[in-house]
Amino acid sequence: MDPERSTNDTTAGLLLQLQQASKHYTRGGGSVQALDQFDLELKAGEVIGLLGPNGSGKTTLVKILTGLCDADQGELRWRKDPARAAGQPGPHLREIGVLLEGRGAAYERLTTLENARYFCELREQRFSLDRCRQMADLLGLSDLDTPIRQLSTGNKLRAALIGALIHRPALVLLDEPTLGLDLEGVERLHALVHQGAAEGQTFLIGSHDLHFIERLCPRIVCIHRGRKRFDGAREAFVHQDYRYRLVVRSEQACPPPPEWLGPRDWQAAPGEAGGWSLPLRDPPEAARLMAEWAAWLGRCSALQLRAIELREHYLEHLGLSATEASIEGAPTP
Ligand SMILES: Nc1ncnc2c1ncn2[C@@H]1O[C@H](COP(=O)(O)OP(=O)(O)OP(=O)(O)O)[C@@H](O)[C@H]1O
Repeated sequence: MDPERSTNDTTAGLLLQLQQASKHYTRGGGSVQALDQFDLELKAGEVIGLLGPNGSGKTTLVKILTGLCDADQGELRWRKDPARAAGQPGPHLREIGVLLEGRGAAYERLTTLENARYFCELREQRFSLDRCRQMADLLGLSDLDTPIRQLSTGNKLRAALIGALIHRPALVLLDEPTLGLDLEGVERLHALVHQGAAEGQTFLIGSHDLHFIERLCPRIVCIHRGRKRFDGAREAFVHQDYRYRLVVRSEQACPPPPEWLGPRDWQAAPGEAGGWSLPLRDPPEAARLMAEWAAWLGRCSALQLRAIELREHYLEHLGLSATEASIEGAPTP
């Protein structure tokens, strides 16, 4: 047996390693710590969900992994070797596909096909029309010959996904890939990721859509104020109690929920004039309660209901405060 690949070798299949990466930006005369001693290891074929509130550092992390910005300190390794040589990003960039902030790098005047061919050849890979058509079929994009600028928002995203994946990258970084996608598009994106992972591609997917990430990603990384706060199996993440909060908002005092909804931990909703909130474990339970409760509240004639919402609540269960979650607009002098 190859001693390099013994069962104790935790680096087997290791694609990328980021060690102790920190990044700050200068803004308004102050400094914003966007990433703080961040470690990350990605292996071939993994599908990882990257969760975190606005301004937590997700895009900065993706930019560092793609060489679009430099970390102030820390090391990036690609297949165990340093990813930079002589200060320049290395050839590993050809093996990466990226979608940033829900957008690809598509040229608006070119068609989906022309963009795909261009980006494939830019990465020095042979362009395959068959692969391009297969990807378009999988994503539900029927027209490859219309300039990008004439496509709908969802189809622009589909075209961008083709451009990002056409060269069969070993690592695919998708930042907000569901922005502007309809439900069918989201399902098709699932299929695309599943197929890629089955072929050995690694996906790191940053999103605010907790449900999308939970369904798709066996591993979840959570970032908060530039620091890694959770990195583990979806099951460990999902089984944290009460990740959602059902909130009723009304103009005036809302009657307490009726007993027949079951003995539950209802709480007066903080910051609401007459609302109630209930911590919940999973969306189906929330949907059922929401429907029953809404029907009952609808019969309370004097009540002016403003909204019934299902809020994601996972940060609190990682011991983090949602209200302090964003580092946006909070530069430290
Ligand atoms: N070019 C920049 N100059 C100054 N500050 C920046 C710059 N880019 C990002 N930041 C700040 O760094 C922090 C992290 O931003 P980043 O975009 O990485 O977060 P994010 O998790 O991707 O946010 P979102 O979910 O809103 O996209 C934020 O406070 C942001 O304002």
